[in-house]
Amino acid sequence: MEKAVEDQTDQEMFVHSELQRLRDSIDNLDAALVHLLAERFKCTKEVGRLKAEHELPPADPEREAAQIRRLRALAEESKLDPVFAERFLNFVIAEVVRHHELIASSRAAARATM
Ligand SMILES: C=C(O[C@@H]1C=C(C(=O)O)C=C[C@H]1O)C(=O)O
Repeated sequence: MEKAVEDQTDQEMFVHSELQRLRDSIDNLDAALVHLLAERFKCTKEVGRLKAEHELPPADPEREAAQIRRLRALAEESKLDPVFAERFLNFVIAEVVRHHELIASSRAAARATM
């Protein structure tokens, strides 16, 4: 095979195997993220039940602000964009609060029929 063609084939094989190696790690990390999020939602659903039973408000803005400060600092330490970390946490918290509101309204409806 001509040298230039051989070099190009080697380079293509290298790029292909690097891409595969990196994508394998991305797949593992994405799986870990899903598992971590699932565990977090298991905990927050318990918090939602506890709050609903004791008639506490679904959202706790002070706790949210503390979590955001903490996550931003961790992101900076890890060289992750803190704006992205804050947006991500806000997105997750909004879903948690939505769950808490649903739990609270179904508890209130159940109490009303008692
Ligand atoms: C989980 C809670 O409920 C809400 C969700 C939060 C979260 O997902 O981190 C934080 C505060 C609350 O608005 C809590 O009060 O701890």
